[in-house]
Amino acid sequence: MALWGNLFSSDMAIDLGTANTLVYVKGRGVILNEPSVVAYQVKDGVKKALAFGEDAKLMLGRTPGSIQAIRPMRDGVIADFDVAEEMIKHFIRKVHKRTTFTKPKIIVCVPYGATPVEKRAIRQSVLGAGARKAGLIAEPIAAAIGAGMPITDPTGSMVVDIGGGTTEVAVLSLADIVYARSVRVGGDRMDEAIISYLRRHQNLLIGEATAERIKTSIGTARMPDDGRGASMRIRGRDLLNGVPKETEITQAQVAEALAEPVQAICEAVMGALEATPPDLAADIVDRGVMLTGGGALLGDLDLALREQTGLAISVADECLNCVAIGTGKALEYEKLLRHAIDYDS
Ligand SMILES: Nc1ncnc2c1ncn2[C@@H]1O[C@H](COP(=O)(O)OP(=O)(O)OP(=O)(O)O)[C@@H](O)[C@H]1O
Repeated sequence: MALWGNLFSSDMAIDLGTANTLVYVKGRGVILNEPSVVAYQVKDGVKKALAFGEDAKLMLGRTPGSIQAIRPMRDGVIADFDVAEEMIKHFIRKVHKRTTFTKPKIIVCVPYGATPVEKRAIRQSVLGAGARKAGLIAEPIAAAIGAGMPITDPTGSMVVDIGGGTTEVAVLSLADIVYARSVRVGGDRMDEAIISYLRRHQNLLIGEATAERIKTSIGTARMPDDGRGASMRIRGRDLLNGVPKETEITQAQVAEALAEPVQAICEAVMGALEATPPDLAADIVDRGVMLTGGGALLGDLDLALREQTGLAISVADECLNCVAIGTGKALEYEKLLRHAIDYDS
């Protein structure tokens, strides 16, 4: 029976992220990780998808008039329903053809702050993409499971998941959310802050891809001790004369550019601590706070948060995969976590 179950089950967990989509297949782990980007052509008012994921991301900001490369997810939820459904279908097909023929059961994580309408849109997209059953799980629960936190214990744990579109701060106990808050600040806002800093201070216009490269290469949440830090060469367009220009940006400048989004993340954590019942707050003082999501990789963000909160801050192993792994574990241990998975709303 178990053998048949494994052969014919390709049940999946999907982390449908603003920046990246990850697919976990039951019994096999994460087997797809691609940017949440679709490139399509519009001809006579009809959209035709040309590329998905990695191939489409290469086209972002570089397409001719007839082709558009877009990110169907914004702020953690579906912004373009048709394109998102097409993208989910493509990724499911890519994974499914390597596994089995039956229609899969799929669990998808959703931001804690998602509205009923947004949740329905995600569920409909997954069913439209060929799932036989679609379940939803709150992103903070998935992140905490993926980070290996003991969320079923009767003690408080705090997880801060910093994604592309949102930062979700949650206090969990007995496998459920005691308090959670989702703020629309994440990696995208950091990229925008770098773009606007360079426009204001150096009259230089750069694209999103360059801003992300600056952030992931030398991005930092704290002013470097020497007041300058490392630097990198960047290229963009000079806004004064319109020609391409190459210049240098230092870590100190990036820290200045990122001060606002970093502060917003710190405030979300402080707000959650203030709203946490005292006994659970005491547990968090003992255990510290776990950071997950790609934004947790920002240089010295853990130190900046430690300075502001006075708490021990850890960055999860595999923080970019935590939510997908956690959603996958919820699928594997569905009986244990049944109440955390929503098949109906
Ligand atoms: N080394 C790094 N430093 C800073 N940011 C990083 C680093 N590596 C990745 N990121 C950022 O992490 C973000 C993606 O993280 P993640 O994949 O967890 O988000 P997501 O799940 O797609 O988004 P969301 O949870 O908002 O839907 C991107 O904005 C990316 O630029």
